[in-house]
Amino acid sequence: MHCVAPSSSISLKSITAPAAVINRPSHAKIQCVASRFDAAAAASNQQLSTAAPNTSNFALGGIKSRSDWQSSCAILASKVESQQQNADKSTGGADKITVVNGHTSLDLVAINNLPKPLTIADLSPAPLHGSTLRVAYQGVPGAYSEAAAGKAYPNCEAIPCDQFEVAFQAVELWIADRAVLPVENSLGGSIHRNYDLLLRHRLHIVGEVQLPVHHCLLALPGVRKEFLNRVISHPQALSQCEATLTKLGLNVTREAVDDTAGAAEFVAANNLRDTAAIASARAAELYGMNILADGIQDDSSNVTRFVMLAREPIIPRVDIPFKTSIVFAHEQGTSVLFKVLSAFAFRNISLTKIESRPHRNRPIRLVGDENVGTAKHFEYLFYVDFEASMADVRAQNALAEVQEFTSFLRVLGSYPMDMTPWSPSSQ
Ligand SMILES: O=C(O)C(=O)C[C@]1(C(=O)O)C=C[C@@H](O)C=C1
Repeated sequence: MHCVAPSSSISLKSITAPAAVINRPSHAKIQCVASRFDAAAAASNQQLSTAAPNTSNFALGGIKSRSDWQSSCAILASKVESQQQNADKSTGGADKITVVNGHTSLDLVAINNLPKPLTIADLSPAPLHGSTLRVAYQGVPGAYSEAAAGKAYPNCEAIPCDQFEVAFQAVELWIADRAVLPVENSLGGSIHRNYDLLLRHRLHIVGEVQLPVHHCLLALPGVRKEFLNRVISHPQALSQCEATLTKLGLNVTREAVDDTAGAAEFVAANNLRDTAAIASARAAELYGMNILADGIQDDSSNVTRFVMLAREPIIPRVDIPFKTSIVFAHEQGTSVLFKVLSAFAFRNISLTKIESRPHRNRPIRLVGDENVGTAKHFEYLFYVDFEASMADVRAQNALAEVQEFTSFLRVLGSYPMDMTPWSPSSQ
């Protein structure tokens, strides 16, 4: 996996692109994004984009990718123009061919120089042929999300983003081909922010990876536990180590920051000798920190589940274990939830996850006089993962039934299950 240096991490401010590139209906957050590439975006984009095509590839036979194709067209066009100017000079333009409808054609191009027609492969969304898959993740190098990106796509170019939302946008704006984002942890539970973002954005879940998460307590070289009065990390990491921090007898305040590796980077950059970070051993190595305590997660089998997101869904299969993620909302009444769940139960489809989130658009509704006693109630969205592929007729029938009971239903993705066995890791 190739890593992009922390300084090039993408931020919301720097993600700006022509509005026309946004391939989905606009929503509030995206609308505030400026409709041009600003200097920062141009700089990071330059760093993130694949290397400029070698000019030798511009020979028409050497076209390997869409970008080569576009460059070839540009070069061909300028060649035609200059040849035409030369020809015009020598012949006064008399050798032009007039076609039947009266329009004048270009000069004839030698037959072996004709551009090849675009094929379906040239239009395939991602990865571009011959180029590395670009995978957006939240955090800086050394974050667990970077490790998850490497597990999901071993030879990818991992692109750090400063917020989850930026990782979504990076894919939507074609700066990245995929995003890899955490959705739940065995100790800390669901990462709700990403559930909300899955709904707000139009990306598809195309895979999942489970990553054993092994936390270390990091401090600057020479710093001992007794010197510490603060521990900083990602809120999930702090909660995953809560009991162990207490057991270590540290008299510290705990502060949340954007990501684990970012915490290590912050301590190192500011030479903080009273502050430790909870992060990975890789972060210790990257930012020149010492490991004061190793494996400080409260449970040795601490694991985080990440999903891979893409602009296009994958074609579901039935020959390997698949999972499908859906989100639905229903009008009032608890019996609907029971009916939905039974649609799966009757077909022997196992659910692996159910999560409810308050419905953001209509969060609270006052109940009328006839229902005296209940002041307010919330409306909910339900996220369900089940063990079946959308190519499986049982899943199709179950969803057809669910659709009847619900006012809103969306399939977030149907994707291969991560079946890799894992054990308490030393990562
Ligand atoms: O901060 C990181 O290193 C992350 O990759 C984020 C994150 C998370 O959001 O849950 C990922 C895995 C761990 O559970 C802790 C933190």
